[in-house]
Amino acid sequence: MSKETRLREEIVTVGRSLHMRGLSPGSSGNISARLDDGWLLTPTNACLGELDPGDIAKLDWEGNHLAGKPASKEAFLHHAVYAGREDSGAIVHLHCTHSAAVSCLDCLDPHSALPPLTPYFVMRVGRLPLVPYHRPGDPRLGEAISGLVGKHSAVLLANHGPLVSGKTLEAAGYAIEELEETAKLFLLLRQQPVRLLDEEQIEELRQTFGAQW
Ligand SMILES: O=C(CO)COP(=O)(O)O
Ligand SMILES: [Zn+2]
Repeated sequence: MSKETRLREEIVTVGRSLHMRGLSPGSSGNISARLDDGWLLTPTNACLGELDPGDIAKLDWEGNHLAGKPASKEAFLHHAVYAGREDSGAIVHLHCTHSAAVSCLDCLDPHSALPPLTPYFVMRVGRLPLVPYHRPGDPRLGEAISGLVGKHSAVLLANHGPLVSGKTLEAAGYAIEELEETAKLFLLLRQQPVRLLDEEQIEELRQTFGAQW
């Protein structure tokens, strides 16, 4: 099986799994994966739970559409991440409830929207910058994140949702789920005094797991 065929099927499988578990409501969210001769991106206005492998758009690095249905309106956003992170093999963007809720809060640190609550958040997601609000599909969103993606594998789009890259689609999927769970914990704990991981504990995660914090 070719790499492209395998990745088309993997995007369908991951999309269905995310949708079935309530992480991609309606036709929100999009998934992409890097190929040797371009990249794959889910079609615009598609439900991630009902993708067809042959419908997934194939694009080149100049933005030309090579195959499949018309690509997601967030193509430039995914493109900015691939351009800024050579090691990224796949990207997942969702409107998952708790992360989207956090993205609407007025009190966030724009350099670190969620605190270091758990080791897996620090290891899989790392420090999470908040990207100022732009409407979905606004090309300025690509410009807004291009300065961040070199240092961060995940960003939170204000009043919108998270965008996470990984070396593989599996890694990007695990990371965005970890982010969503951390957002849920953050909201659950908002009225409680919280003990965060301290600098020594974070340093141990850097040394042991290469955590980007
Ligand atoms: O999440 C989305 C917009 O931010 C969905 O848009 P698309 O349907 O064009 O992928
Ligand atoms: Zn979106």
